[in-house]
Amino acid sequence: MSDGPGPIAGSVRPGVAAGARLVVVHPDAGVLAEAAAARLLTRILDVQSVRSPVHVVLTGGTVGIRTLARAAVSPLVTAVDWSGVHLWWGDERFLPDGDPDRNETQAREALLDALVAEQGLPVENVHAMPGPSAVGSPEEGAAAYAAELARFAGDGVAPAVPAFDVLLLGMGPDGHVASLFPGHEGLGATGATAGVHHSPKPPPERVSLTFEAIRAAREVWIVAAGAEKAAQAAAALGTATNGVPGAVTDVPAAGAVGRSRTLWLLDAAAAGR
Ligand SMILES: O=C(O)[C@H](O)[C@@H](O)[C@H](O)[C@H](O)COP(=O)(O)O
Repeated sequence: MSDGPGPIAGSVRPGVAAGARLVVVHPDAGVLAEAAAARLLTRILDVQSVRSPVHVVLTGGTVGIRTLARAAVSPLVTAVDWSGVHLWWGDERFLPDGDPDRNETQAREALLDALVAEQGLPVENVHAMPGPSAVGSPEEGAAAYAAELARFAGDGVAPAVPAFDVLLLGMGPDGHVASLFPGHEGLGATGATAGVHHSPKPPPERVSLTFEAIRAAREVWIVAAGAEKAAQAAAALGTATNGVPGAVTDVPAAGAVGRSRTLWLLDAAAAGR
């Protein structure tokens, strides 16, 4: 009998911080990506019925990109008014423009190029994190992105970021989200963005939103698939952080909570089933 974490029940439980938390478990990674894509498009439609613009933060990683690819082929994609949507990133690998390993490159290929070409997404609404083609260091990239975020922030908001309607995050097997890794100095970064070095997940240099910026989101959605995520998903869901950054040193994903709601979208393997 394994003494590992027990299976995660898909249930609505009180949030550990500001908002409610919901765990939804799907049979496999393919269904998870399909469901996350439909949920994302539907959420954008719902938000557009009450306000504009809509701000969505994208993530890298296999599940994150697969979700975008499924959105690209969904009939719902034509229902969204993309002229009122702004797309951001939670983190970016500090690589030259067009590098196939950039989260931006993969997102453009999966969905964004089609949205610009066919669905009226303005090119200026795609806010990529700068890399070495534009700045000299991850810190410069972080500062430039913080300035871009501030352009869309409400007055007096700290950190100066838009009220993200949906902030998507993948989760690594070590519990990292964005480029915020266990025991890493980026965990305690303040402000909106941080330059990251010595990332345990290659490439070593990155730009990332901070937990302060992540927690400014109305909804945070963590999408994770695979048995290698089960231990950290269970640890994160069992960790009450109440928004205390230090509490997430070992399990960064525990600190990724939204102001209104935190969604954990898992496949059965990541839920320990
Ligand atoms: O730049 C990155 O690599 C991602 O932003 C990273 O945070 C990713 O989302 C997780 O590592 C999960 O990746 P997988 O879904 O591929 O496991």
